[in-house]
Amino acid sequence: MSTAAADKTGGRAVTEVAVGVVVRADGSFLLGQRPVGKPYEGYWEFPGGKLEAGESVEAALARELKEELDIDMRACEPWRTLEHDYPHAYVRLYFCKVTAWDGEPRGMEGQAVTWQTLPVNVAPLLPAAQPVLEWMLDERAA
Ligand SMILES: Nc1nc2c([nH]c(=O)n2[C@@H]2O[C@H](COP(=O)(O)OP(=O)(O)OP(=O)(O)O)[C@@H](O)[C@H]2O)c(=O)[nH]1
Repeated sequence: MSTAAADKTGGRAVTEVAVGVVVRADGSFLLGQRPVGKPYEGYWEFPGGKLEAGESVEAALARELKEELDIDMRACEPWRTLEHDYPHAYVRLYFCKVTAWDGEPRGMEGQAVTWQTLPVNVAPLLPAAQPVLEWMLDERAA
């Protein structure tokens, strides 16, 4: 690891996370509420989770969407990457747009899920989910 990388992460391993921006044809997108017992419980986030050893972003996302929402991902397009320094972890988030899937999303871990449009009417969002809303606004304006 380079010195710069070590400085940025405070010497911690980088936690890699695959995150899905699940978008319907009408532009609405899915948010889920973090279950009790996880860091930032009750905060709203885009569905996803940590990569397992040797797993690709796409495979991790498909697995997480099945586990969390009981949907089968059919189309996924890498979008943006963001790093965030939380007290509990230094995370690198790989955001992907998910535009096709089979099944109707439901909270398989007891979490609430909601289809949203901009501006969202739920709060609070995870700190590193907030920029996604700005990216979507930018795209809409372009
Ligand atoms: N899924 C998701 N995680 C996010 C977002 N933004 C963000 O900072 N994260 C961070 O990414 C990490 C994802 O971890 P997680 O706890 O959801 O993953 P997981 O389901 O694999 O966890 P577990 O198996 O340990 O329970 C957390 O540190 C979380 O705070 C987001 O929009 N969606």
